Order: sequence, then structure tokens, then C-alpha cells
Amino acid sequence: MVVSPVLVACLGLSALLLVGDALLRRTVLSPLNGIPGPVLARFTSLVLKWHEFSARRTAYVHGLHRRYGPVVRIAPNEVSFASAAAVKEIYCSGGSGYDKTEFYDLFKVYGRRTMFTTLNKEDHARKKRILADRYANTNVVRQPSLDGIAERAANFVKKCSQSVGGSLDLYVRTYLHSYAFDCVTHHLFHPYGTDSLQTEQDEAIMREVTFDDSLQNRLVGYYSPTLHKVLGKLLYWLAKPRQTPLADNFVLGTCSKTDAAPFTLLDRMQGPSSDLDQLDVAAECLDHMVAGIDTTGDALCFLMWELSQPRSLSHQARLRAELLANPGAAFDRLPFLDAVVLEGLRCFPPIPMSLPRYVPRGGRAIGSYAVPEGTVVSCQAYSVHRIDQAVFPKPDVFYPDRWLHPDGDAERKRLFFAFASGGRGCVGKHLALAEMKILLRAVYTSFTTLPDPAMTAESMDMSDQLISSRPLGQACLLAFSPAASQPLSTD
Ligand code: HEM
Repeated sequence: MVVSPVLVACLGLSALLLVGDALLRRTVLSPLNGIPGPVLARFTSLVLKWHEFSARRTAYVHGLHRRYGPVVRIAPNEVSFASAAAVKEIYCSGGSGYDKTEFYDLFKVYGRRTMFTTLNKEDHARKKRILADRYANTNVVRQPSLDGIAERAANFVKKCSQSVGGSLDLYVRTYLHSYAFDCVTHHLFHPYGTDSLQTEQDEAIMREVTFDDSLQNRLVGYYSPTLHKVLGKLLYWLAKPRQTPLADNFVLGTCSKTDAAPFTLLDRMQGPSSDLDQLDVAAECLDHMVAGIDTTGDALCFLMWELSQPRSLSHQARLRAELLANPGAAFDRLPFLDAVVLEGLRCFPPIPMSLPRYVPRGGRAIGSYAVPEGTVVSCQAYSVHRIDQAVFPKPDVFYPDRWLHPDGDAERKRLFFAFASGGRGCVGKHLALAEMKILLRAVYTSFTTLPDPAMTAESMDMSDQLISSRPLGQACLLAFSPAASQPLSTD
């Protein structure tokens, strides 16, 4: 058959017009064009993805905010915001804000959607009604719950005592992750919580869920399932996916117990108000267990590192003075301790990166921009905590006192995004704060800390993981010395 050249030309022209039309709509005619940002971001998301694959997305997006301001178009269909108004609209409007994107599919457990991975607000609200009660502050501060945390803080302090004269690696030996793991399993499963600070068997479970080098592997799977299939073996060797047989065994086994303490999540999920089947219960527990380890562990790690720096020894001394002067006070009635923890989470949010959401049907106004439905919008804590220098002057300086001034308190709280905001913000927030304060009190009442000379500032730079960050050098060596019962001199 002879194909007419005219027909070929017509087909070619039509294809060109179609592609051109799509390109025009996406670029020149896109309603997002009024939003500042690099020109390349109008045409392609490749630059953003490159930074994501290099574990530097948070720093890249922050650099764009510094250059373009609190609203930046970071890809053809993606906009990053860093303002209180945007946090309120994206994460709090209608209670729990906009729906999550499919990015959260990466975190499904046993093929099930947990509270964290549920995308739409109706399903999420149903799950939250069952679970939230156990994370309310009134439940966290019950004596059996606090006793378990205090016992684990005492175990951590034993490690500090044993290290005197040398250094303790808070990261590689993951003592802080062990502490967070033992605390969260206490809250989920008591009396079946772990003791990874003292037993190797439990430490092995913690190690399985805390070390994950599969960022690139999982990102390829997310962005291109076909490429992921083609590159399967190569990717496996370059960035091994995490396997967690010990953790699965522990969680599935523990979830079959029926006599967990009344303050635990397991008790709640097995109670009459729950309609979750056994696999849902296990998936939820594994999810919360993992959510509570790296976050709280790394928040403490970065904060103790900062408190140990010569520039921050005056804060360390002041913290110790407050602790020594108030030995009988409740952990949540110590204003300077509270300020230190808030400032640590502001400077080093363990989840510093964008939390992506879809603009709902009909589009929305975010700040002064009309954003069409389906656009991916997000805020990232690292930038929200730094961009508005009227609220956070000298944002890169660790300065706990900023939280003690009554002036500007409401504005600071509106911009505090370490636990996100609204109905989908961190359900474990009160537990995490209790763990952090109880541990810091136990440590800094008895010890002074200094950085080990082998450490460098660069090794403590934040390195992005899929949804948290860790120290770039994956080590945090601190020297612990017994504190005199007198406050530390900072001369
Ligand atoms: C300092 C420690 C912690 C920080 C900074 C933190 C931060 C966050 C953030 C930013 C989110 C929102 C994530 C998103 O929207 O993608 C979140 C959600 C969540 N966190 Fe935490 N978290 C911490 C500790 C914990 C602990 C100890 C637990 C549990 C025991 C926990 C359980 C959860 C769960 C289940 C969600 C999902 C909530 C929902 O979708 O309704 N977190 N956390």
C-alpha cells in the first residue's frame, strides 16, 4: 500500500499541534505562571527530582524560598509555600486540610492503608476516632505511661555513665533510637514493650527498622514503576529495599496478645470501639512504632549535639540550673526545658521536608494566589521555621529564649510546623514531647556534654531520607562528664 505524503504530513502536523497545545497549556498558559520560581520549573520537574534523588530536596526548596520568597513554583504542577496563611489553608481548612497525594502509598504496611497513609479525609477521620484517644496528653501523662518512659531514660543514663572518659555515639550505636523505640513500644504494647537499650535481641529489631538506605530505590518505584521493573536487580544492589522480618514477627506476635495495659494503643484497637481486623491492627502498630523511632531519636540527637557546641554551652548551663533548682517539678512545668525543646525542633525538625497535598476540586486561594484543582501544594518545616524573620529573627541561630518572650508568642506558634498542623498533624506529639523532656532532664541533671573532637560540623548536616532526615555522617559522638551539683561555668 502506498501511503500518501499528504496524509503523513497531516498526521505529523496534528501530532505536533496536540503536543504543542499540551505544552502551551502546561507552560505559557498555565494559571501557575504568576507564581515566582525558576523558569525551568515551568517546563520540567527533573531538577526537583534530581535533588530529591540526591537526598537534598529540602535544602534545594529552601534555597528557592530564600531566593523567590514564601511562594515558589518548584515544578510544572507543584508549588511550595512557607507562610502561616498557607499552613492554615493547606493543612487545617475543613479540619484536616487537603487530601494527601499518592506519595503516601510508599508507606503502606502489609498492603494496608494506615491512618498515616489514608489519602482522603473521611477515611482518615474514621480511623482517627478510634486511635487518637490513646495519644491525648491526658493519657500520655498517666503514671504507668510516664513510669515506663522514666525507666527507659534511666537505662539511657546508664549508657552515659559507662561512657565517661570516652565518647558515646548517639547515632551509630543508635542509643537514642533505642530509647525512642523502647518508649514507643511501651506506649503501644505494655507489658510487651521492648528493652533494646539492654538486650541485643530487641536492639536487632530496632536496627532493622531504623537503618534504611533505599531512598533512590523507592523513589524510582514511585515515579516509574516500569523503570523500577527494568532496573530491578541493579537498584536492589545500589539501594537495597528494607526487609524487616524481626520487626514483623515482633509486631504480629505482640498484636495477638489480648491483655495489654489500658493506656496502650493495642488495648484501644482491640476494644469495642474498634472495627479493625487483626492485620489492620498490626499494620497500624508497626506504622506508629516506626513513626516514633527516627523522629524522636533524631530530634534528641540534633538537639544534644547543638547543646554541646561551645556557642550553646550557656544554654546547657542554664538548662542544668533550672533542672537542679526544681528537682520535684513535673517535666512539663519547666519553662526553659520547654523552650530548649521547641527551639531544637524549630532548628532541626526531624521531618523537615514538604508534606504534599492536592488542591481540592474547584481550586483554592492560597495566600494571594488562585491555585487550580489537582495542583500539588506543600509546606516544609525547615523553611516555615526560617523564612519569616519578623517572627524568627536570626533564624539559623539556636536561641531558646525566643520562646520565652510573651510578645509574638501566637505568631511563633502559628509558624511552628515540626509536628505539621491540623487534623493530620502528628498524633504522637504529646508522647514525643514527654520522651524528649524526660530524657533531657535525666541527662542534663547529671552530665555535661561536649562534642568529640573527631566530629565535624558537616557530618551533622541534615541528609534527607524519604520522610525524615538524619545526620549526613551517620554518627554523633558526644563526651559525657559527670556534672558538678553546681551549674556549669561557661567561661
Ligand atoms: C519529635 C518527634 C516527632 C515528630 C517531629 C513528628 C512529626 C510528624 C509530622 C510532621 C507528621 C505529619 C506527616 C505528614 O503529614 O506527612 C506526623 C504524623 C504522624 N506521626 Fe509523628 N512525629 C514525631 C513522633 C511521633 C511519635 C512518637 C509517634 C507515635 C507513637 C508518631 C506517630 C505519627 C502518626 C501515626 C502520624 C500520622 C498522623 C495522621 O495522619 O493522622 N509521631 N508526625
